[in-house]
Amino acid sequence: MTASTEPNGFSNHNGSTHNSITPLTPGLYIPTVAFFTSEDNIDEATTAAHAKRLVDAGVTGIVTHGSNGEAVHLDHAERQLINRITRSTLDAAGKSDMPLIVGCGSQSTRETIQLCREAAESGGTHALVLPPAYYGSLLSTELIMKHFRAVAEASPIPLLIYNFPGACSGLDLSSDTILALAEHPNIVGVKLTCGNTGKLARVVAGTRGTGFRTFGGSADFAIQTLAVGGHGVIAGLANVAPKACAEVMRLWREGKTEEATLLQGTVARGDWAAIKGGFVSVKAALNRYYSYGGGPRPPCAFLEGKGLEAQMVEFAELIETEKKLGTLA
Ligand SMILES: N[C@@H](CC=O)C(=O)O
Repeated sequence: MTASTEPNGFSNHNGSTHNSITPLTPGLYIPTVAFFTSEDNIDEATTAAHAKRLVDAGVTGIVTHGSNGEAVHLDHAERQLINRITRSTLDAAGKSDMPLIVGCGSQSTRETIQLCREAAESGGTHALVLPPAYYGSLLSTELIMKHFRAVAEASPIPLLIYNFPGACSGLDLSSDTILALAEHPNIVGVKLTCGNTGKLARVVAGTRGTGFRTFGGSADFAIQTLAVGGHGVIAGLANVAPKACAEVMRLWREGKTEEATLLQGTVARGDWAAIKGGFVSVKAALNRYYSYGGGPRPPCAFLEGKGLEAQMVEFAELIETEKKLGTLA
């Protein structure tokens, strides 16, 4: 890798071969859910209050428009509004150096670049980019790499690759592809929601010393991520249990492996509810256990009756644990 290339005038910091105006500190990143009023507009007050609650819980960074954030239900103006509210909430809390990663994946290279530019204009520090998958059967690995590199060249903010086969019709980027893309100085990290910890270990090993960040893409494999040198997790479950998710990593880093493993079990059981029920279940848990959240945008809808009760019971153990934890530094 070379440290000299500087697309769009961005300089490489900290002797790293990767662009990073706002450093991506290792830790817990939370892809926030989106909030709507009863008139189906963005609920600005709750967007701000939720971000503040997560900051107060001690998170490392926030992600807007991830899979939990209903990005595909939002128009461009709504996305920017949420970014602006989140950014100003972080700034008002004295966290102007906190990363704000913005989901920017789209089906065309053109619109993905546009989303990256709008993310930067509205306070985002990094863009999280899913591979385009709608025409996946027509796209070779070569074309997908061309897409990421073109976006990286044009984006004013650095990119993280988002590998989530479940949201991309099974399209699963290999460690070879990710490592090849990681050579671009404006591609600075990856979120691996594929859950493939072998791939995670290969990406960490192949990017060691470059500043590239490899994040586990769900709370249920935080320890596994850290054990192979990964840099933390970007975890939707942390909308409802930020302290427990952060605590697993703290315990592990402090060498309290038995305690960490026990808590990881509780977190993984809670995450199973969130994985099966997706962002809708996370919102339902926010409503049930924190008395805010509102509903998902149609056509998505909460479960009802016994189905909803069973889903909430699956979160209960984790929420009880969360409520016993104090504020984390
Ligand atoms: N389980 C994932 C879903 C999307 O990546 C998460 O926790 O964010």
